[in-house]
Amino acid sequence: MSAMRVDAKVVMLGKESVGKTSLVERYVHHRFLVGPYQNTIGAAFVAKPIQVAEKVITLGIWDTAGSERYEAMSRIYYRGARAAIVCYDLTDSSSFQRAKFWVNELQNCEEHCKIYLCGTKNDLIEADRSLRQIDYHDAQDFAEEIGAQHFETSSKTGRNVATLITFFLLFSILKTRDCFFFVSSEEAGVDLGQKKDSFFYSCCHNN
Ligand SMILES: Nc1nc2c(ncn2[C@@H]2O[C@H](COP(=O)(O)OP(=O)(O)OP(=O)(O)O)[C@@H](O)[C@H]2O)c(=O)[nH]1
Repeated sequence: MSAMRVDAKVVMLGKESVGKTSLVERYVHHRFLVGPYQNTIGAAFVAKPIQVAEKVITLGIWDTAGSERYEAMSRIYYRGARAAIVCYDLTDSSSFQRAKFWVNELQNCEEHCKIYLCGTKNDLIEADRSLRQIDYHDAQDFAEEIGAQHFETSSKTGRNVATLITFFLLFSILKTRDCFFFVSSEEAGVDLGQKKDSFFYSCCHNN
């Protein structure tokens, strides 16, 4: 059996239950699993091939376990990662502290790894604004301080998941405008419409 070629390693990090596995499920399989929460044990791997113009780029995504019990193991998975999606739950302030812990780790141990800060479960905030525990601007300020991109996503509705993760991830990996031509707005759950050019501009100036 031949080994699979992975063009870029991506690692998911964050406190347990912030929604890392759900983000991967939404992004890779376009679904949101309901039912009892099952924590990840160790880590899970999924390969995501993406057609970009003439090329196929394969992202190898490592979904790590958020429980502190697996902290040492998670370090193995971010080694050599091109990008890290550091997640926090918008309704859980302690998860933001944990995200800061992972950012610090990455900055000290994996300085070339591009960091994406992701506030999850945006649908809960949309339904009830009083649930928000991390102010958007505080998270944005932190992201700017560490030179990271920042998103608020919902794996339940799909909001921002495919478009932003794919655009930013691939743009930072490929550094090409080609990545704009493969994500349909339907898949993305959001229509960038007229915003595409300003979005591209912000990509250019943040990578
Ligand atoms: N409403 C809502 N719930 C979500 C969302 N994402 C995840 N959840 C729920 O949050 C719980 C934890 O989600 P997971 O994706 O398993 O979290 P995880 O970060 O992978 O957890 P660990 O494996 O323990 O590290 C599950 O009950 C999910 O259904 C979201 O976008 N919206």
